[in-house]
Amino acid sequence: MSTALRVLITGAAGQIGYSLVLQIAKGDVFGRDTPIELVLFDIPLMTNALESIQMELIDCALSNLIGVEAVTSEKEAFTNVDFAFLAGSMPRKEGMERNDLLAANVRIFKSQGKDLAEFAKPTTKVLVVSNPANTNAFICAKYAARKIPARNFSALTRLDHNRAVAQIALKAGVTADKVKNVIVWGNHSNTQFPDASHATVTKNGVEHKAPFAVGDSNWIENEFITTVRDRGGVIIEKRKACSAFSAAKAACDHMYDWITGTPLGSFISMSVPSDGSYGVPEGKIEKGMSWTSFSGLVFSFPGLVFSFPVTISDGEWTIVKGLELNEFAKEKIALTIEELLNERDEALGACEE
Ligand SMILES: NC(=O)c1ccc[n+]([C@@H]2O[C@H](COP(=O)([O-])OP(=O)(O)OC[C@H]3O[C@@H](n4cnc5c(N)ncnc54)[C@H](O)[C@@H]3O)[C@@H](O)[C@H]2O)c1
Ligand SMILES: O=C(O)C[C@H](O)C(=O)O
Repeated sequence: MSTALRVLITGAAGQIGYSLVLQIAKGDVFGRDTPIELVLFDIPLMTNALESIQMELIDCALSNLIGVEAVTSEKEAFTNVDFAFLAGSMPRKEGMERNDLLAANVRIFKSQGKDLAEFAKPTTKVLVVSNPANTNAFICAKYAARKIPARNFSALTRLDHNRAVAQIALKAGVTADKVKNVIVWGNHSNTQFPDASHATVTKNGVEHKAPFAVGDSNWIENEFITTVRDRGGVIIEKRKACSAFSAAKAACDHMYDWITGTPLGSFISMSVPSDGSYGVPEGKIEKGMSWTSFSGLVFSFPGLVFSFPVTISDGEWTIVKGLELNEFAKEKIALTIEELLNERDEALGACEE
């Protein structure tokens, strides 16, 4: 068997896919010297586009890229996968409501959760990019639970995290690497809570609390939050399409950190199944009736997939516990929990239909 890492990208013929494949192929996630096999998956209608991307990747003449497959069948796509970037989904069409989109997309993730359980390795690490990312990841984890632990599933809020870091850096007049411990709490939607109160900024060699470094606490509680929260919508308005290369770069940052870890004293934002921290509903495993035809007597329900501050070591994330939250933060977190609970219930309903 090949020792190369098998890396799946779904929606590979889409906009994010087009940026993501090159960043991964040239080593931004797994390193320039790590052999990888890329599996590009999309719907049959996109076969020509997939094949053209496969040709371009071959034409990059990358020595670590052992193979590139362009596939449109789930079995070929998910077999023996080590890492999965799930960016395939139905785009919103004219006249579609948010609920229609949620229903269509969570059904894709129900099916892909089952595919992961059937064909992928039990150690697979999964990043869901497609919106509604947190709820898609929840559904995917639920339907893969007979084989893959919920903690191997995550959703992308790293783009929001990177946006928050960049805004603080701009305001404080430093480069982005001088800002750490920003938190994006909750859903990848406009109920998210970008929180700078635990962040620090290093200026002229001295580390300061972010509110002090930017010198404007009103900005931290108002404009900072709305700028980060609304960024995706503003880009859609201007570009008539959603963020693509910044989302692909964030997906690479997310997976890179998951593999290589966070530096001592630093945390990043990652959407992961809740363990009950900060009052976010956790998962359950109970003996009883099964919820799929696969799972025998075990009832397994992941926690809400929620963006938390996490540290990572040896490929395992841990939610940072015990951060102090003021009333303002508690209120914002409660709102995003409520939205995710509603999305979860709608998604479960759509998956049962
Ligand atoms: N989490 C984030 O930070 C973030 C940021 C930007 C975009 N997004 C989301 O990422 C997703 C992809 O965005 P995009 O701009 O690349 O969209 P896109 O429409 O350009 O590409 C989506 C691709 O998915 C494919 N697809 C459709 N159904 C599929 C299925 N069942 N299986 C596999 N592939 C399927 C489509 O054919 C298309 O090629 C969207 O849901 C978007 O909202 C998330
Ligand atoms: O697709 C969207 O709604 C926005 C996108 O998720 C983004 O954050 O750029």
